[in-house]
Amino acid sequence: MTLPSGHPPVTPSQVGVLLVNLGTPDAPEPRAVRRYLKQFLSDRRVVEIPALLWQPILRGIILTTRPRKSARAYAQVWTDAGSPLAAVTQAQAASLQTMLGPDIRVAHAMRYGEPAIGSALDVLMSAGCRRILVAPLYPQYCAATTATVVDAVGAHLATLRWQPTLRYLPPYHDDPAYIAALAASVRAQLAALDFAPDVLLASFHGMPERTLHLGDPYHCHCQKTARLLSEALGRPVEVAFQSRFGRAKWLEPATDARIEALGREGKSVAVVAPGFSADCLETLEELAIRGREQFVAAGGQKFAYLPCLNDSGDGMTMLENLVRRELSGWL
Ligand SMILES: C=CC1=C(C)c2cc3[nH]c(cc4nc(cc5[nH]c(cc1n2)c(C)c5CCC(=O)O)C(CCC(=O)O)=C4C)c(C)c3C=C
Ligand SMILES: [Fe+2]
Ligand SMILES: [Fe+2]
Repeated sequence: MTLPSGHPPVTPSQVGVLLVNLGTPDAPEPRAVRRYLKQFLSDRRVVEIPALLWQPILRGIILTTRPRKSARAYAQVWTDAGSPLAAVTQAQAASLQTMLGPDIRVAHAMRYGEPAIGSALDVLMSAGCRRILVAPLYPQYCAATTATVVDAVGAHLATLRWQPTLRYLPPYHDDPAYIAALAASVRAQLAALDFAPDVLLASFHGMPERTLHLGDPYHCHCQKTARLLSEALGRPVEVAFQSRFGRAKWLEPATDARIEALGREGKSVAVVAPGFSADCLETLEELAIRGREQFVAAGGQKFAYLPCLNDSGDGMTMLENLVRRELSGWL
């Protein structure tokens, strides 16, 4: 009997891994940024204001002003390989594929923009993957990041007759492999500086404070990562939250306010961003460029931004360990 056209291959069954990050515009231009922001900021998990109220604000104000400003920021960090977040995520997937070998198929996707989660799942299934591990690359769980990946996967699965079997990589904010990779990376980068910073500032992406009171574990996950990193390094690690958006009260202290105060106090500072698995606009422009400018304008002299784990040896070994552990029983 021949299979109907469009039927996925029945053999051989392969295991797939789908790395997912937030997403980024296709170009550092207002039109592309607008398209990206429209999809991102229309997600009800990201902006938890009733759509009837929020959509007019989004379309009438935010999407008419922010894309131009954000495009200028993107242009400052854009690379020959595209947006840093896209380039790094792609490099992580390629490197993980090499580490895991041909029996496991690795793909990557972006929650907003391209490659979309649905098309990446289709690619894995066409390659024969009936079991797929979805790995949202957010160490700290947050409804606005982790949960929305699961929503998008579920929305795609809802369109399929023959669904794959799924597993999800749990949040890894306190996983010894993650803490060890972070500590090794920070230790090596501090040793390469020409100064010993008075303060090591761990800057996490902010969230509306309300989400903490509603039970989102994100704030606690960030605090625990910083405490474990501090214990591993044997030195204090200060926590701050960056990238405030909108008028609501966000988690505090704010990174920009702390950087400015430390500059005023004449302290030397190294900033690390443990919540980002890849360097992106929020780290390269907001911390490494703007953060340094704010620090110097406040009178500070010695400032360093320490890059994320990205596709470094430390970062990839961690990812391989996390993924292999979740795949046990499937191979
Ligand atoms: C790592 C965790 C992240 C959380 C939590 C998060 C929450 C969150 N973000 C916004 C608004 C924006 N974020 C933007 C960029 C951005 N955010 C994250 C990660 C988290 N966001 C990343 C990795 C990036 C970088 C993307 C890139 O292309 O490099 C932006 C877009 C840029 C800009 O215009 O400033 C917005 C807007 C909200 C509202 C929110 C939680 C409620
Ligand atoms: Fe964000
Ligand atoms: Fe930002």
